[in-house]
Amino acid sequence: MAKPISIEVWNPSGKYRVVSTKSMPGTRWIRLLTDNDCRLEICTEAKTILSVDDILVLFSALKRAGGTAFSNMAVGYNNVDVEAANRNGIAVGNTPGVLTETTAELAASLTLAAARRIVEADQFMRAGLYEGWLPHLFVGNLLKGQTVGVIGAGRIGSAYARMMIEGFKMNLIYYDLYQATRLEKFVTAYGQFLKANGEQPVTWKRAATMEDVLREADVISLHPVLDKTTYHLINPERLAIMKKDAVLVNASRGPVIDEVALVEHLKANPMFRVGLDVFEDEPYMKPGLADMKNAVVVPHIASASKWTREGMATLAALNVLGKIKGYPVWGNPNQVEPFLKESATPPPACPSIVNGMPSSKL
Ligand SMILES: NC(=O)C1=CN([C@@H]2O[C@H](COP(=O)(O)OP(=O)(O)OC[C@H]3O[C@@H](n4cnc5c(N)ncnc54)[C@H](O)[C@@H]3O)[C@@H](O)[C@H]2O)C=CC1
Ligand SMILES: O=C(O)C(=O)CO
Repeated sequence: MAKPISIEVWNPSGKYRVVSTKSMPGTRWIRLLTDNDCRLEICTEAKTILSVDDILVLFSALKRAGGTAFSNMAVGYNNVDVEAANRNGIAVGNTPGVLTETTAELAASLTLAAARRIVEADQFMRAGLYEGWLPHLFVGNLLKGQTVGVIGAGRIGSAYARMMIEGFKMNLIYYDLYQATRLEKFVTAYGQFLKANGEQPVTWKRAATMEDVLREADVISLHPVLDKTTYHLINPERLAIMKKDAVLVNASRGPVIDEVALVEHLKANPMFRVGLDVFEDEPYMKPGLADMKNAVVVPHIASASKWTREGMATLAALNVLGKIKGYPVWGNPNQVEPFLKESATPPPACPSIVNGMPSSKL
């Protein structure tokens, strides 16, 4: 017999049953549910990461139980079979916007850590190897005036681009299926500001192909969704056209990079550096990656700030609650701030439902 899983129950007599597969940060999300007649069951097992297949099983169980909604505590939902959710009449929620700046900040941190060899230098220092200042010690790359390449200039890609442009006066080249008009306007205006102050203006370019970005950029950060078009977007051929001392950052999804090919490239090109938050076979790294000094690796922490994680929990809970209440879907998933005001009652809407199922169908 399967071992029973441990759960914590809030408001046991609540009319609507909501299950959280993990304990989530903060308490507002719990309050919002229990104040609205929900019985909340939180799975307290230390490790409950659901695979795509687990979520499929969950959908049919949800349907059998008369359930109507599932929400990821994440903006990315490549782990969810949305077609299967549709077949089971289940609304799928996600948590856009609240993590945009936090994720971009981590991508910027990885960029700096890789470009300036922070982790290597830290390890060297702790190992007691420092004997005094030397002209060649941990020489890295200057970002100012270089070109930052962004692949996937959506919410996070654009926020990252702005940080690198405004912070380090980098020029921009980007590739996306859509034009990033607001980002382009920002760079133009910032360039004019710099020029008016007697400084070299920054510039932008929308690349016709991804290869143009890879060839031209000194730093490349990946921010697309993961789907069939972006799987192994960085492959051996594309690595080969990048500058030998480029910095590549990935805080999107691991399979966007062919990680085996990346390890080979890192071995062959010691001046090439990467900053990775995500991995092809999480929680594992491909063989050899952990030994590469020119790789900075962190465990999928890009959205890990207290405010952000609490906000993600709130949005995920409100997606589910909104479906229970029969609320409409919020019109603009890029502007979710009204749901995040700690002291205010959230709007009567589901913050973000990706399969846009009308409440009446559920
Ligand atoms: N590492 C982490 O903890 C986090 C990772 N993410 C990942 O970042 C992704 C992006 O998030 P947002 O910026 O909020 O989404 P978004 O939807 O605003 O941006 C994604 C962009 O990718 C572009 N895109 C799609 N297919 C493309 C292709 N073939 N080539 C180039 N561009 C393409 C889209 O047009 C869009 O502009 C999420 O889907 C998620 O996988 C998001 C948050 C945290
Ligand atoms: O939001 C996402 O997509 C994540 O990966 C976790 O923040």
